[in-house]
Amino acid sequence: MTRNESGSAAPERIVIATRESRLALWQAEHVKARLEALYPACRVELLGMTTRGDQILDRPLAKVGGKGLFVKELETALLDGRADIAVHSMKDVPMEMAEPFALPCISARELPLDAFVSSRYASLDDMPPGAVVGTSSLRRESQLHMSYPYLAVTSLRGNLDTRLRKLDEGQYDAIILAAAGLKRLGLGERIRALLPSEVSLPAAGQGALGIECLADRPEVAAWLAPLNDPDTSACVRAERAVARALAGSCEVPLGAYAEIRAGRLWLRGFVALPDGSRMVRAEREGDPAEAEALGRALADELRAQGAEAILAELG
Ligand SMILES: NCc1[nH]cc(CCC(=O)O)c1CC(=O)O
Repeated sequence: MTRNESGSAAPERIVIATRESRLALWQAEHVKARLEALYPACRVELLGMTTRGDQILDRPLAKVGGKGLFVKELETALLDGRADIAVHSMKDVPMEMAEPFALPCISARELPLDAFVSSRYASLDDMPPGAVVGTSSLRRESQLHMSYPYLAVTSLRGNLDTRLRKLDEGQYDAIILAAAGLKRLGLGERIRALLPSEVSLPAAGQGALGIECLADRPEVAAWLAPLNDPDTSACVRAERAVARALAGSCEVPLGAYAEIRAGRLWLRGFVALPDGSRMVRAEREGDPAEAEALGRALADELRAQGAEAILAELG
């Protein structure tokens, strides 16, 4: 039997549960290719599934149950033993994981910023008053209102291809999407401008892939260990700690974004009302080894500045 670096037996077969959107399939194929390179004798297979989040397309996510909609079916496949791992955009993974599940691996992050996509305008700064920007995220909406109060922000749902089609049909003058998703799908040329983090602070986990397995399968976690990126993992754990401490499971206009600079973790966060009329921001720097404590401390600071009142108003 062959042994990998962590001493556990090399896998013979790994089944990856994945959503069937083009982005999810790209992400699962990406992890498949990396696992095949690590374990040449291993058969890596995809198990494609449709989730509730993919089916409900006519209502804003915040109104239909939030992020959990995208992972539940995949987790059921892990519990049933139909799959060994599930690949997720970390942005779509609920802040609280249920007992039997673990996220042992977060791979190196792509461009984490939001992107401006339009065929009419080169950037948000070029848009005239009343021009229509589509986004389905309360985080993007609140920040757009804050920096560009004269633009009209309207709801936009669907997977990436659907959103781009709605833009191309003329329903919007511009839309905001995660740059990472566009680049993964080979649509990087649709990006007219990147929104700096000062204008649109990314969501917790944006641009990072996470791999989930059952907590009681340490051998699976060991197979995944070489794909884990310690810097990205520290950043995303800090970001998720902010979101967990403030929002729990409800949908709130909240951003949390961390970067490693000169070996230190620099974390920023905000909470706002969707219309941008109120916003509190904070930032903090510390040891990446204390990522989650930093996230909680940042959440406390946001609370001290009035986040509680904003959250209360959101109900
Ligand atoms: N909410 C859906 C979603 N989940 C992950 C990404 C993009 C890729 C990523 O952030 O890893 C997107 C699309 C978007 O927000 O434009």
